[in-house]
Amino acid sequence: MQFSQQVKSQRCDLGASSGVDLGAVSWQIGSAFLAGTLLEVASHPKPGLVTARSNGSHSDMDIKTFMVASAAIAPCFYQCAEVGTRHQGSARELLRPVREIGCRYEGLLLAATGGVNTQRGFLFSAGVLSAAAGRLARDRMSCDVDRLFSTAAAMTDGLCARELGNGGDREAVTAGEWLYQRYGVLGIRGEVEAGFPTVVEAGLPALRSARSKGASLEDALVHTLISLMAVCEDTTLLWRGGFEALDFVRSKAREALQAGGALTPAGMSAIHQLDAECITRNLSPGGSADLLAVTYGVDVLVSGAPGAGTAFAGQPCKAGQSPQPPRIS
Ligand SMILES: CC(C)(COP(=O)(O)OP(=O)(O)OC[C@H]1O[C@@H](n2cnc3c(N)ncnc32)[C@H](O[C@H]2O[C@H](COP(=O)(O)OP(=O)(O)OP(=O)(O)O)[C@@H](O)[C@H]2O)[C@@H]1O)[C@@H](O)C(=O)NCCC(=O)NCCS
Ligand SMILES: Nc1ncnc2[nH]cnc12
Repeated sequence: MQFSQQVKSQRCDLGASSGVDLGAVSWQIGSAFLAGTLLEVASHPKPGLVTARSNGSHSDMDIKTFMVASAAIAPCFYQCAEVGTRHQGSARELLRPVREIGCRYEGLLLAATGGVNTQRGFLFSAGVLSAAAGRLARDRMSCDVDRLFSTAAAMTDGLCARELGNGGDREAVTAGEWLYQRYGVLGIRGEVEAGFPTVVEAGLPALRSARSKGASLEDALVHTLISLMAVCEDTTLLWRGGFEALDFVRSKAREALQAGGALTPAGMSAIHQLDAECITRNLSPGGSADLLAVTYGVDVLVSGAPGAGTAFAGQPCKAGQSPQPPRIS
């Protein structure tokens, strides 16, 4: 079976068993994605990106910026999941209330960071996915990759045409709109509307393969990021350096993977080298970083792996026991 097929076959009964408290499930969903973004930014090395030990190619943000931003947006994922557990309309109709929540928290994110755009793409992706997971729990359906991403795709069906295609004749407001008009790329909207193909085909297989080989969580996350960078059409790279920058980063990421990625000394050396080159060129694959955080959160949800400190609602911890958070070292 193709590895990506194996990925799709894993599932977890978020709310499938009867009598599960959907409020608790919403917290569990939100916690999975919060863990994803916190573990993403903490991991090191990440070419051009902020880590616990480097500001990467950013003069306007560091790990503390991400901490306050994550604290500001954390409730968003719980609220989006909770809306998903209650919403009675179609998946497509679910996007509107989720978008209202997301836009409110985008404002809170920017207020928390003094206007710095740390995680807009992740806020959008994880908000949609949290609502999608909540909807599956409402229907007592087990949460697997296929159902989760197809629900997200159904929620955002037509989004690119509505927000990018028809907007072609008006002045671009955001980076994504400008890049669509300039290069025809769809950015995060295209990734979500297509059902997160980059996460299915690159992110989840890389994370699970690295963990199965005994890599530490941090090395597995770095390895997953490089796997995402090798294929992601990252508009933050396009924004900063056009297709020359995007092609450079993707080819260097592929070279690092051929040397073993974060799982071998040669591969890790190539990753450190790419980090230095991204900083020299002021390049930052923020889109791939977002997808890394999404990959981790989805893995926690569908495989039942304990997220950082979260327990699955369906498996209450015994008194005195606490879930073992994943080793980051
Ligand atoms: C729906 C929106 C989020 C779309 O926003 P926009 O029109 O701007 O579209 P994009 O620019 O295409 O994407 C926005 C961010 O998404 C990330 N991203 C880009 N490409 C991809 C991809 N292929 N896959 C996944 N994610 C992608 C990326 O975000 C990350 O990078 C940012 C940090 O990098 P940096 O270079 O520092 O960015 P800037 O500060 O902007 O540039 P500089 O000035 O520093 O050079 C950071 O955002 C990361 O997250 C793209 O930036 C939006 O329009 C929207 O509607 N938002 C409201 C929220 C919402 O709808 N929520 C609903 C559910 S809650
Ligand atoms: N670690 C990171 N550094 C820079 N931009 C990001 N966007 C999301 N995560 C990021």
